Amino acid sequence: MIAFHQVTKSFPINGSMLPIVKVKHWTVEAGERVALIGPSGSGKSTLLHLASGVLPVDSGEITVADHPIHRYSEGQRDRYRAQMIGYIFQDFHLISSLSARQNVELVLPPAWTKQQRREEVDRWFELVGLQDRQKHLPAQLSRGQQQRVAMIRALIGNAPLILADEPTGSLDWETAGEVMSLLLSLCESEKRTLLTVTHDLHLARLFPKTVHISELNELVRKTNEAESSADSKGERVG
Ligand SMILES: Nc1ncnc2c1ncn2[C@@H]1O[C@H](COP(=O)(O)OP(=O)(O)OP(=O)(O)O)[C@@H](O)[C@H]1O
Repeated sequence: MIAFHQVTKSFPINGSMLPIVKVKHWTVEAGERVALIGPSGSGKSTLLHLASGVLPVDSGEITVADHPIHRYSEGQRDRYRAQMIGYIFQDFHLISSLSARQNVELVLPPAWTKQQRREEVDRWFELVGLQDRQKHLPAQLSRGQQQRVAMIRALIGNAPLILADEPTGSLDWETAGEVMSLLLSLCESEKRTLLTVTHDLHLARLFPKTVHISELNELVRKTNEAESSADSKGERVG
């Protein structure tokens, strides 16, 4: 589903380019549900942005399904994202003046018939247990309920790849567990590939597969090796 090959990405920081991502080879198979864990600032969100085509690579190749997105123009990456990616954010990104149902209706494929739109929206609100909350504004919903609406929005258009960046990061631990379990079971039953960034090791354990970013990103590995060697000498790096 996702294949990274010799991918690098740097950002301009204090006037020079600082390398953030250097991934030799990484694949996620279709239908896998993977938690990506690792320290703050290690490039996890950047990896998601590269996979979603929000950011272009500096060098290397990223192929998602049949899309060689490293070769795509910005416009092609926008179309790829609309067709292939459902994105879930930590802070939901719902429009506050629209009801839960209207927030979902905004993203429905234009080709769907009126009946298909009605039936699919009803089905998804039922799947996440919010059938009686469709007319509520986001502010009238709990944070866990808001994230369920955001999950519908990511999943309803049949995007095969769901990318989630700390999707439970602003929820209390009990709600976080419920929401993450729901996301996992929906992706399994709807046959989507799921890649989730999380800081929370307890939540990562819910996933069939967990990847630490140091297994992927050479730059993180070098930093960790430097830190552990410094630690063994009783020093700290950086
Ligand atoms: N657009 C950008 N311009 C400059 N630097 C950036 C940009 N995006 C990310 N960075 C830097 O790249 C590094 C990795 O950021 P990233 O958000 O990918 O890390 P992360 O592992 O997701 O961190 P966290 O867990 O704290 O969200 C950080 O040092 C960050 O400041």
